[in-house]
Amino acid sequence: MQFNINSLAQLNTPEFIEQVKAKIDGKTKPLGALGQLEDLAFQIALIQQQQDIEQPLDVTSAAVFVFAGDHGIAAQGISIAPSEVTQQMVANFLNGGAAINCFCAANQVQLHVVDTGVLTPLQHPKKSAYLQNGSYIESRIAAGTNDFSQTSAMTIEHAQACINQGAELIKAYFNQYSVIGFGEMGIGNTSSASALTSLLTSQAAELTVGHGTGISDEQYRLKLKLIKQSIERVHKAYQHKQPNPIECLAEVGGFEIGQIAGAMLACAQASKIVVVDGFISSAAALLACRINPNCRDYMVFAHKSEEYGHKLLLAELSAKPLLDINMRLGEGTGAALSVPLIRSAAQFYNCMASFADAEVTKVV
Ligand SMILES: Cc1cc2ncn([C@H]3O[C@H](COP(=O)(O)O)[C@@H](O)[C@H]3O)c2cc1C
Ligand SMILES: O=C(O)c1cccnc1
Repeated sequence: MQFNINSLAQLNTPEFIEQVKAKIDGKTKPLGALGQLEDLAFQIALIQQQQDIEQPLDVTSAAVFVFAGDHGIAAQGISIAPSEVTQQMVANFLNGGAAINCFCAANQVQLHVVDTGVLTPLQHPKKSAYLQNGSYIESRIAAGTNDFSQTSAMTIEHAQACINQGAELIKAYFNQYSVIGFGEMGIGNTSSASALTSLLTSQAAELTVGHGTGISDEQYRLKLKLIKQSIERVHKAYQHKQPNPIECLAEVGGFEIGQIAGAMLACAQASKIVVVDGFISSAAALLACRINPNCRDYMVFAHKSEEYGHKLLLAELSAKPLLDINMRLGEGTGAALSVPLIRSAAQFYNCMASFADAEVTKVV
């Protein structure tokens, strides 16, 4: 699938960009006093207004999509939990009992759960009702990936299918939401996200691997060893040439990571605000940016995860997240928490008086 995404500089003229800056600077406050909220309002205006300064920013309707998938590498004991927990947590999301449910409810954010390849398909008494109302979406590629420390996580065809299916499924929601956040659930997926980050950036595993859900130091050493082993395997297979992004996804990725990347690309193409959650979502965001760099302009980074490799990922994406509150959960929790900040940025941009309107003496 090809994505036709304009950068924000392509979408807006330099004159319009100056107009947006002047509008923000003209509000009744000292210059720059709203900090990152000003950058956020600026970005949203360029995404949404597209040359029409009178058009109000619209960020009322927001959703988080949690993409779930299992990982063969989990069998190596590199997480605190076994793979079954992925499916159990999917049921927890549907029953309303997880952290992401609480944060969505607290912040008027809709939640959708996507099965991209959980080991065993969900058994739930209300499954067909959830499928019908769209709170649960089946977009399965296979029953979990292969253990990528031993062999490719998936075929190239499956990697391509991840991008296509993610892009396809999210389109059905474009008329409902202007803000779309991305979260994930998949035991073992910090391993996949770390290996993918190493492959995409050519950085050593020591810089991308962390303690995930909170593994012991012994488990960490095993995780690092397996990820290093997988990177060597890929380098050998590609004869030390850089694999392309789809090949990286096929070698060490996950079905949920690939579908998130595809959905992010489709969202950018449709001028949606893409909210990136923590470490794993950011690895998917980097993959999306390697496929089409212009999608970076549509991304808002919700929070800085405690997961060690997130620092490198954020630097690679030149991203400064909105929140830094020591979280390391995933599920889209950071994305849901950032929605009130996004709404506040749009509100000040739309409604705050200018010095001229309020007859306040302009400060310089
Ligand atoms: C009960 C539970 C709920 C979670 N919710 C998110 N994750 C997070 O932890 C997993 C990644 O960490 P690792 O690579 O160490 O397995 C992902 O499922 C992620 O969403 C959870 C993990 C657990 C155990
Ligand atoms: O930041 C994340 O996305 C994260 C960190 C640890 C475990 N699961 C998710």
